[in-house]
Amino acid sequence: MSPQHTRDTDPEELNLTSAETTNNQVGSIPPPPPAEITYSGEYSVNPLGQASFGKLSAQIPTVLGRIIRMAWRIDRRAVVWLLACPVLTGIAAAVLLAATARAMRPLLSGGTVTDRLHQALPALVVVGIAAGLARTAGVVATYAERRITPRLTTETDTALVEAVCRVEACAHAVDGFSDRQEAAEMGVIRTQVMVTDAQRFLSALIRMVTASAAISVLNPLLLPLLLLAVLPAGVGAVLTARVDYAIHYANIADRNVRGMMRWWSTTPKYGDEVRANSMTDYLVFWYRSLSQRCDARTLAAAPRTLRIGLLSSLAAGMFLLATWGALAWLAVTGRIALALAATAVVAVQTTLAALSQVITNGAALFHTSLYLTDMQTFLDDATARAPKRGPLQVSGPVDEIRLDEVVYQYPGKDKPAIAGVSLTLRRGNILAIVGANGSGKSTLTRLITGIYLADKGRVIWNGMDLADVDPATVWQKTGLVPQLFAQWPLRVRENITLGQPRTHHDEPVWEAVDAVGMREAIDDLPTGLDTLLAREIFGGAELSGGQWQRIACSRALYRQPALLILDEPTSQMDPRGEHQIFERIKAIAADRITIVVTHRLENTKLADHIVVLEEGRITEQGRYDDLVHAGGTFAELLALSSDR
Ligand SMILES: Nc1ncnc2c1ncn2[C@@H]1O[C@H](COP(=O)(O)OP(=O)(O)OP(=O)(O)O)[C@@H](O)[C@H]1O
Repeated sequence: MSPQHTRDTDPEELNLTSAETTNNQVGSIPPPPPAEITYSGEYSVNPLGQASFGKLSAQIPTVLGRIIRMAWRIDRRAVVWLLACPVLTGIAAAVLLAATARAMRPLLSGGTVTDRLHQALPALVVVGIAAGLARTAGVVATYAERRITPRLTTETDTALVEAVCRVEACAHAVDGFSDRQEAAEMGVIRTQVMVTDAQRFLSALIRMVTASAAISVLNPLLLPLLLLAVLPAGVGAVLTARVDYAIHYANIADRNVRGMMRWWSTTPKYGDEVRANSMTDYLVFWYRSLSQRCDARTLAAAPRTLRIGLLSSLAAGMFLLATWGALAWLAVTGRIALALAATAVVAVQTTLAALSQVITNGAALFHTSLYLTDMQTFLDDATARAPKRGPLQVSGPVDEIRLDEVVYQYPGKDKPAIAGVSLTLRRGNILAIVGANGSGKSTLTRLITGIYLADKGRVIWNGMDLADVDPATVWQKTGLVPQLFAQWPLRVRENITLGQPRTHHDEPVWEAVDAVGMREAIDDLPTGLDTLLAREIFGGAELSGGQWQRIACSRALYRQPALLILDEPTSQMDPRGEHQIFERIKAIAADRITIVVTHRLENTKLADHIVVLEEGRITEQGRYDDLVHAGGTFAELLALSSDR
């Protein structure tokens, strides 16, 4: 996403009550509201903005087809039931109308009530059977829908998660990517109702066709009037859906930020920071402001939806009045027999109910189609952004990694984060990377591991350019402790083995635990390796910051990788833990290439080679003893670190 401009919003604009504003003040100074962000770029334009009404309505068959195809992949038999049931309902409706007409004739003729009922009985039995059949078809259709919907939702939800996990890492920096993801989430939510909507739409459509065919037979004048009675409701429903979507579209960015804020504000992981820095008032104010901004857009559209509703109801009411008037006129003037007029009343009611359902569910489908399109567009985009490198595979030991004049620039940045780095790493070597904040150290590790591909230059593993290598085979060879590592809400064992093929015994897990000195701490947990590391969940336990970092290190060591990268691996550890980790790194270094990124320059003593990065370039390199006396940046940083 590329912020076009940001603007602080006046609290009054957000209609905060004075009590709320006072509550949110620290002392007498009101907190600044969240900046308003508007976006530019290809995704900032509502795709519905220019579309015509006809074009929009024409989407319904397409979306029906798409829903059927999606459901077909989940449960073919249930789809067959779903399609058969509306047909049965339609046949039942036709039979019901025909039998009603047949029953009306004797019922409305002369004779005793018993005689009339007796004559009408066979037709009435058929009416009963047809009604029962229609009801049974409805129940079976609901059952079929329930067989499909949960799995369909899981499939689409998982597809979305997988697509995001699999994109090239650089996609996340692309204009609007995360907002498109937020929009796609709505598509997943709609999958929970879309099969029901589609099933009801189809069933109502078939009922409507059969009932209107019956009406046409009774009197051709009634049908157009009936259609006119429901058409305004249809137009109204589609226009309302369009307004709703426009609001949804305008709110995407704010909802996205609000969702993130919600997690960061409420997760206990950051609870200490929130409380001890008295952030709660401001965060709640912020959250409320974002919600009010979304509400304001919705409220601004309310008069439009009111106008649409009133006008369409007025038009529908007038046409309906005309329909009933026409029917009365036909019956009174003798143009239609009384029995047929009575049947026509039933037929008109049936058609009207079916038409209303067609309209309601058609509008819901149309609405769904908008969100499904967003979801599909995002999935297509994410698929297009999945790594497409080459077929080469890294196998066996990694003897050499070479960087040739590597350049990398983040999207939207005006200068490269890595601006021409050449370097050779050999098996058995330990490389230390040092440099100021923002000098490009983490970016360099991402390029070495192939998380990012170089814009210019090459990263070559065992003679193969990473641009031509299947990244999965590269990442099978790497173990990374990043600066910001995840604290997975999993058991201790999975926190260590995550990303590895499953093992059936714990010996290697304990080895990795011992390597980072965590055995005692894990023995103290309620159920050892089986303890769930999620304080929020009943039975879960929490580790200290340093212990979490040890777990992150043990995860990388457990992999026994050919390339081990540790980005500030001991920043939260006590000296004993730090010492133990570095001893371990030295002990296992012979079999692999090791890279340590650190600001603690003392730790670089263990390295065979040190590079100093400044603004994405290597400005100094050598061994510790050489650099200490070289009088350059390394020596300066070292002097500063001991000047207390
Ligand atoms: N995901 C990203 N998107 C855009 N720019 C980024 C991203 N990550 C880093 N940068 C930019 O790239 C430059 C180098 O960042 P990098 O994280 O590699 O620095 P570093 O040397 O590891 O810093 P530190 O010592 O603070 O960890 C910085 O200017 C930073 O703003």
